[in-house]
Formats: sequence, C-alpha cells, structure tokens
Amino acid sequence: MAAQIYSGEKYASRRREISANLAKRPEFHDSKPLPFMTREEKILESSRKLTLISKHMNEIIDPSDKRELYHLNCEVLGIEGNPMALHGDMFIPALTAQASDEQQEKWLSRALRREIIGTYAQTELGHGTNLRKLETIATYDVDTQEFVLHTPQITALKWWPGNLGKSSNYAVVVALMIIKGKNYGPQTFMVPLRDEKTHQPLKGITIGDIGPKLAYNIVDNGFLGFDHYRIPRTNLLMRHTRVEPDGTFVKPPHAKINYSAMVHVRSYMITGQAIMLAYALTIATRYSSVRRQGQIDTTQPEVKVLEYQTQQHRLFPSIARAYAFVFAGAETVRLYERVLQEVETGNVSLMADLHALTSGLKSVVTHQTAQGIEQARMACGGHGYSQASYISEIFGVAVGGCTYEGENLVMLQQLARYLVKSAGLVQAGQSSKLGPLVAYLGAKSDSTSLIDRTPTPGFAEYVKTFQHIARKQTLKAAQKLFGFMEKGDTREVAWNKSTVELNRASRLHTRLYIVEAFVRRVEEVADPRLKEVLTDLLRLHVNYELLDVAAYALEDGFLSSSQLDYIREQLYFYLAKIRPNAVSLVDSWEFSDRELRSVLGRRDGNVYENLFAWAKASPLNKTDVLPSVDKYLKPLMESARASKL
Ligand SMILES: CC/C=C\C/C=C\C/C=C/C/C=C\CCCCC(=O)SCCNC(=O)CCNC(=O)[C@H](O)C(C)(C)COP(=O)(O)OP(=O)(O)OC[C@H]1O[C@@H](n2cnc3c(N)ncnc32)[C@H](O)[C@@H]1OP(=O)(O)O
Ligand SMILES: Cc1cc2nc3c(=O)[nH]c(=O)nc-3n(C[C@H](O)[C@H](O)[C@H](O)COP(=O)(O)OP(=O)(O)OC[C@H]3O[C@@H](n4cnc5c(N)ncnc54)[C@H](O)[C@@H]3O)c2cc1C
Repeated sequence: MAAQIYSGEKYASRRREISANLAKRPEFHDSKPLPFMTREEKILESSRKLTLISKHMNEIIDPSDKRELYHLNCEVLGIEGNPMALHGDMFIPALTAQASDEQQEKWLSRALRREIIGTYAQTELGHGTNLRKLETIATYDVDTQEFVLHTPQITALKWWPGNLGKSSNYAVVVALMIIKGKNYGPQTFMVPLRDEKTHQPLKGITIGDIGPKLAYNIVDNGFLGFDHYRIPRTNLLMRHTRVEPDGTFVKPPHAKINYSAMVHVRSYMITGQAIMLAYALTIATRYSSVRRQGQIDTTQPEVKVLEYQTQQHRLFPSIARAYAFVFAGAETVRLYERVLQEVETGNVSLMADLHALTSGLKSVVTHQTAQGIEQARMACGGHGYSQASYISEIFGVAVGGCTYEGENLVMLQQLARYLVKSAGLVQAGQSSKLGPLVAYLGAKSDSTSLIDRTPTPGFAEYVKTFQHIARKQTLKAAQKLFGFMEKGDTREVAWNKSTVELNRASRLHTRLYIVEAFVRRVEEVADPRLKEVLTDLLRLHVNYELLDVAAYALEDGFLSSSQLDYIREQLYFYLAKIRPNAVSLVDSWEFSDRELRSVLGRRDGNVYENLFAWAKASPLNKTDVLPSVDKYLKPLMESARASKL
C-alpha cells in the first residue's frame, strides 16, 4: 500500500531506507520535544540539524531527488519549518523557471550548493492578493543601467515572506517595474539583502522578523523595506522577460509567466497537505484503537472508541480524503513538471489549465485538510488538546495553506474564471473546443442518476452524478453572471454579485476532479488484495462526498430521496467494512515516530506510559515549587490567611 501512496515501490522503499539510516544517527534527532522549546531554541535546534543535513546529505539521500529530500526534511526538521524552507520551496524554483542561463550560472548554482540562502519576497503589509497593486517599485535608471528599489510608504513594506527576517541573505523580490514613467506590472528581481560575510543588512535595507504566528514558528517570516536601493539591470530575472540597456521592454510569451514560483508551490503543496492530514489521522486512529471507554454491549468490557460508528464517521472519510489528495497531488506534480518543460520550448498553452486546476485543488484540499485535522484532534478527546498529541501544531501548519499561495476564496475565483469561459463555449455551441478537464461541461446529462437503479459494479454512476452537479452549478452560476451583465452591470460588478455561486461551482468541479483522480488510481492497481481495500475506501469516499453535496442533486430531482437513503446505507456499510483495516490504512503511510513527533500516536501504543513520561519531562516539573508561587501565590495566600485572623 505504501507503494500506492508514494507512487511506486522505488520511492516507498527509499523512504524506508532513509528512515532506517536516520534511526541509527541520534545527532539527527530532536534533542528534546519541540513543544518544550522556546521559539529561539527551536530555531537554533533546526539550524543545527539543517547544517548536519547539508554536511551528510549525500550519505543518506540522492540530493537530486526532490522526494527523498522532502522525506529527509520531514524526518529531521519536521513541519514547523526551518531556516531554509523558502530557499527550497520558492527561491530555487523561481531561479529555475525565471532566471536566464547566465543568471542561473551565477546564482542558481550557488543556491543549490547552499553558498547563499534565499527567499521569495512578494507580499506586502498592504497587499498580498492583488499583485497588480503592490507598492514596492523598481524604477529603471537608464544612465546607470540600474533598477532603484524603493518602499514609498509603510504599506509597501514586504511582509510575510518566509525566512526573510533573519536567515536569508538574498531574495527574489517582486516589485512593480517602472521604465520611463510606464508601469510594467509586477516583475521579479534577484536582490542581495545582507553582507555575505557578516550577514549584516546592506545599506538601504530595513529587515526583521514579523513575530510569532499561529504555528510554523521556526520560520522567520519577515519584513523588508528599501530606501532607494540600487541593483544592476541584469538582476531582473530574464529567462522570459527582458529589459535592454536602453530601457526597451521585451514581453514574455505569457503575461503570468512570472507567477511560476507560486504555481510550483500550489502544485506540490497538495501532497504536503495530504501528508499532514495523514499524520493527524495516524495519531487519532492509533489512539482510538487503544483508548477504551464505554460499552456497546453492557455485558461486555469497555470497547475501543474506534468501535463507535460516530468515531468511524469522524475519521474514516478523512482517511479516504488523504488517499484521494495524495493521488491528486501526484497528478498535479506531473502536470507542473510537464508544463515547466513545455514553457522551456516556448509552449505556454497548458499554463491556464495548470493554474485553474491548482487554484481549485489548493483551496479545496487545504480547507478539507484543516477540517479533517481538527476532527482528528477532537477524536482524541482531552489528550488531543495536549501538545503531546502534536495535532494542534499539525493543524496550525496545515491551515496556513488556506491563506498562503493565494487566499482560498480568491483562488476559487481564478478557477471560476476558467469555468465561466468554458460555460461560454458550451452556451455558444462550441463544446468541442473544451479542454479535457472541462469536457464534461459540454456533455448531455441523463435526466436522473442511475445509482441504485442499475447493477454497475464500477464508479461510473457516481462520477456521472458528480459531473451532473458540477455542470449544473457551473452553467447556473455563469448564467447568473451573464444575466447581471445583460441587465447593465459591468463585468466586475456582475462578478462580485455572483462570486458565492461561482466559488460553489469551483468547489464542485474540484471535488469531481478529486473523485476522478481516486478512480483513475484504483483502476490501475493490479494486486487484488490492495485493489479490494482501496475500492472499499473509494466507495466510502464517493458516498460520503455525494451525501455532502446531495442538495444540488435533490433540487432538480437528479437524485431521489430513496437513492439518498441507499447512499447513506452504503456509507454506513463501508464504515463498518473498513474498520478492521483502519489502523493498517494509516500505518501504510509508514511514518516513523520521529517524523510524527506525537506522544499519543506512537507505534508502540503505550499511550498512558508515554503520556506520563512526557508530563514528567515538562520543564515545569523540574522543581516542586515554582518561583511564581514563591513570589506571588504564597504571599497572596499568606495575606489572605492573615486578614482572616
Ligand atoms: C516532494 C514535495 C512534496 C510536498 C511539498 C509540500 C509542501 C510544499 C510547500 C510548502 C509550503 C511552504 C511554505 C509556503 C510559502 C508560501 C509562500 C507564499 O505565500 S508566496 C505569495 C503567494 N501569493 C499569492 O498567491 C498571491 C495570490 N494572488 C495571485 O496569484 C494573483 O494576484 C491573482 C489572484 C491570480 C490575480 O492576478 P492578476 O491580477 O495578475 O490577474 P487577473 O486576475 O487579472 O487574471 C488575468 C489572467 O491571468 C490568469 N492567471 C493569473 N495567474 C496565473 C498563473 N499563475 N498562470 C496562468 N494564468 C494566470 C488569470 O486566470 C486570468 O486569466 P483569464 O481569465 O483572463 O484568461
Ligand atoms: C504561513 C504564511 C507564509 C507565507 N509566506 C509567504 C512568503 O514566503 N512570501 C510571500 O510573498 N508571502 C507569503 N505569505 C503571504 C500570503 O501569500 C498572503 O497572506 C496571501 O496570499 C493572502 O493575501 P492577503 O494577506 O493580502 O489577504 P487579503 O487579500 O487581504 O485577504 C483578506 C480577505 O479578503 C478577501 N479578498 C481579498 N481579495 C478579494 C477579492 N478579489 N475577491 C473576494 N475576496 C477577496 C479574502 O478572501 C480574505 O477573506 C505567507 C502567509 C502565511 C500565512
């Protein structure tokens, strides 16, 4: 099953080898539990481990393999980030996609050797979503052939970029490019921030950390201001866009080609989110198979809480989602790598499809992942609330994904733009022009679903039902938009009046895509035992997801209430059928205890012994009487006693 999750036996067994290798190297392990460390201690500890990784990487992984590096990072550094997180996630991808060969020779090679540390500085105090209104300006000075970076007011300060505050000495900075008074929109520049020897900020640079956050606190998200800070013309990233010495602007083949680092993260983060969801579910499912509370049959002993149907309903649909997301994530990574190669040859035709797909997936997957992790926390009762479970940290890190790389409700609208265009083609009788991701919009719907009406063993009737729902909502929302425009609203005003409905269409389209990705993967499985278990999980998934959106199919009679009853019964049937495999389904992700960092979710199942040992290790328990008691509580109680006398 691990080979299914990790897209092949090769990587699944490499993961095992890497974990086994690390198990023998205590210097790579956390020196104490992360929840007992201050932020400063965590950053120091993470930097220590990062340095070890850099030194010994070649002994443990193939450094050219991104997935091996990702696994090494998960095991050793963990999810709370590290001082070079953005270096790998965005700085290197930005240089790879946007720097010219010459620039890559100069900077990418140094970045890959870790001679310099970089980040991606785009968001500002006043603007994150609306990139066209960023306020940092890069004005071209023809005389000196330099760009002058400047922060004209406080809202123009770069704010949020990861590892900008303290760790990075370079950044790919996004600024509005002004040449001879003309605004050429957001462009990307390679900018030195700190002296390479002393690490002191360079003259003209104001820089620092923005302070603690909900989670992800090992990362020094930072602020950055420029005071008429000059960089050479050749620091504009020039793979696709160019500015000649005389200030002539050479347009790229696609207007949004500079957004590639964002698309990179959106493509990869689907897998990252699936893994964080699977972390939380591993912890909660293992714990639920140890925790005994209450009885189902009063003549029998107390049961494991995993026997309760409510507990299964709380956890198993999310287990199915984690599998669905990892399968969909593998597809987005393949598409991203393909588009990256095609762009190299000048073919930008798939950029819009990739952008639409990843915008929708990013939004739906992060939202459902956060929901699933929070349910996993509650499934652990009181112990879920303790940081010993580590689920609160997993939640905090994962939920950041709802905001970064484009706020979810904004990114759903990006997909909606694509859907509306497709709906326009359908309306104009040009369905043959629809791309493969939206071809179903042009198909004719049956009048009713055949779920429970026809003995089809596969998933075709479910897929058709999801397609019907997504098609109906897309065409309806587009119609609403066109209707407002026909009545005289501008497109922008009409758009704003339709966005709740448009975003619903985007979610339904994305949920259909996720179901289809799951079906595609299960159909490929050859081993009959694995196929049976995955088919059960997929059955659970389609029934659960369909119930969740059933209102759309009930309102036009596509599904009847008796079909709904059938879907519910199927859901309950598969909850029970999956129960014996539940622990194996989470164990199949093969997370080591080191990687999970959860006292509650350890493989040995010794929950109570482990919790007690953890509590005893708490720094508060080093002494029996705390200084706060000596200083305040004792005098308080003493004076209360004295006044009574
Ligand atoms: C092996 C490894 C496995 C797992 C790895 C796990 C985890 C990975 C990562 C971990 C994450 C760690 C850290 C996270 C760091 C987070 C970093 C950041 O947050 S960086 C900052 C991100 N900022 C944003 O995302 C800003 C969001 N805003 C935008 O993107 C844009 O402003 C906008 C909303 C898209 C609008 O842009 P704009 O105003 O320029 O464009 P229009 O709306 O007018 O649209 C015009 C036209 O262009 C199309 N378009 C927009 N973007 C793109 C694109 N990228 N590609 C292609 N086309 C694009 C748009 O759809 C319109 O098309 P039209 O309808 O006109 O055809
Ligand atoms: C953990 C974390 C790490 C980050 N790392 C980086 C980084 O490395 N580099 C970097 O540059 N940035 C980074 N960011 C910033 C991040 O990318 C932005 O915060 C994000 O893109 C959202 O933008 P915003 O903050 O401007 O939100 P806003 O746009 O202000 O959103 C506020 C509200 O307004 C709504 N809204 C905004 N515009 C519209 C619209 N057009 N239509 C409808 N509703 C709208 C949103 O839906 C939301 O409800 C990070 C953020 C976080 C939380």
